[in-house]
Amino acid sequence: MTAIARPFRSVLYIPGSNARALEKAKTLPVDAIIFDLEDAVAMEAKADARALLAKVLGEGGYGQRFQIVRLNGMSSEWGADDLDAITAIGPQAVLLPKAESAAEVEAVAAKLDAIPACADTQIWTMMETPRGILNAAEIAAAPRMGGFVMGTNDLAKELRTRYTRDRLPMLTSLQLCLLAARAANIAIVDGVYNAFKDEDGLRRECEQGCDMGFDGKTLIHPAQVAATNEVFAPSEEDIELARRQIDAFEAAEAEGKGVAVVDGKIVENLHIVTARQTLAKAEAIAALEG
Ligand SMILES: CC(C)(COP(=O)(O)OP(=O)(O)OC[C@H]1O[C@@H](n2cnc3c(N)ncnc32)[C@H](O)[C@@H]1OP(=O)(O)O)[C@@H](O)C(=O)NCCC(=O)NCCSC(=O)C[C@H](O)C(=O)O
Ligand SMILES: [Mg+2]
Repeated sequence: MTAIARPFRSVLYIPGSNARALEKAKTLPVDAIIFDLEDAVAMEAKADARALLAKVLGEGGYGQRFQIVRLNGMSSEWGADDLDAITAIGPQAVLLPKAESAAEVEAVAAKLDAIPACADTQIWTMMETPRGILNAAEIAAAPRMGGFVMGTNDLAKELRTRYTRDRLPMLTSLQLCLLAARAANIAIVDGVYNAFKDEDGLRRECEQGCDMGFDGKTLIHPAQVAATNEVFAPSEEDIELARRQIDAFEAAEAEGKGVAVVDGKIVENLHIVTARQTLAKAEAIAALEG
């Protein structure tokens, strides 16, 4: 599966220092996991977390869940050691925090190029600083890029925005990153919803992210998984409509027409592309869950 065809509805952060959570994640129905060595790990625990994570990932057991390791920044005192330890196990993806330029991605890509175990390793970047957001297009187009993760907590801090229900202060940044991700055909997942016991609030933010075009959402707690998987999956109605659009369009084409009408709305070739994407996504989710 390419990054774009693979579902990324639910992407769960797990602190790399939390052995119990690392074990629990093997049983959770998430599409992807971010194993975190950065902000969820205290400074004094960085070295132990790195060693624990390298061991746990080397042992496996995460099935089809896509595995992403968030490293400390390459300019921090831990970044280079993180990269060495994690690339030794040939990870599916490494996630660079607070990315601000294509050059940062290129530097890590050059290191991965020299490691045979990392031939297929993707690079993902946290989009969470003003400079990073303004350079989103060049970052998305850099080598090995597989996806963007919105870091809405850091971004709120940097922009000095308030947290509002409609996320209006955040929308320009979210949409700039969406534009860049879609232009480069990489995945993009929304930021976390901090109030992890507030399911209504989470659902509202998932609906907003899904409407905007995000592939999924990053999560901090297992209680957030079910609602997120549900909102970011095509519904039964979406699937049924997609099938009817395809049938109607094929029938119209057979009569030499380029337009069909379904439920009082026109259906043209471009809508069929979306309808086929909906069916492909539903199939990919079924394959993942099967
Ligand atoms: C928020 C938490 C600290 C809460 O932890 P806890 O009090 O242990 O929760 P529970 O007792 O309700 O947990 C129930 C069971 O679930 C397991 N658990 C909890 N969280 C996770 C998880 N993330 N992954 C897997 N499993 C998890 C517990 O171990 C319990 O298991 P069991 O005992 O077997 O039943 C905690 O949820 C947590 O640490 N969450 C992750 C926080 C994190 O990763 N933060 C960093 C990422 S957010 C960020 O940095 C975003 C970005 O950079 C930005 O700028 O926005
Ligand atoms: Mg952050």
